[in-house]
Amino acid sequence: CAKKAKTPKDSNNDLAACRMLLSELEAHQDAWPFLSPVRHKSVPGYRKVIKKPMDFSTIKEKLTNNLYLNLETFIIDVNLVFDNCQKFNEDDSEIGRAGHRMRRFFDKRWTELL
Ligand SMILES: Cc1ncccc1N[C@@H](C)c1ccc2c(c1)OCCO2
Repeated sequence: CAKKAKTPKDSNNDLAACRMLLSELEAHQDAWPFLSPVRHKSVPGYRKVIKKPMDFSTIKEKLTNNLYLNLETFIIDVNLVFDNCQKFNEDDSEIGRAGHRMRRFFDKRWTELL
């Protein structure tokens, strides 16, 4: 089917949706490992293993500086948070479990927007 033209209104709607989704992620009780950048000095090996670190505060900064083209590019960064978490943390660990719960929550919320 023909691609829907992106009007300024569409972009503003995407921006509002990103802001809403991010605030829900930040308010989630399992968000604690993801709220700010992982300090590689307190997490040995993190900088070597995780090539593209990402966290909710960095996403908020990028959103504020208008660095996301649309909802898709925003979702890519949110998924990067969860993919990094799965790569570095055992599934059966506090942080690993929090990551799975947050990913499930996020997938449910953004698909409800479609
Ligand atoms: C998402 C993630 N993946 C792997 C490692 C850490 C983290 N999160 C940091 C904030 C973090 C979460 C929990 C911590 C910690 C740092 O430093 C030591 C005490 O417990």
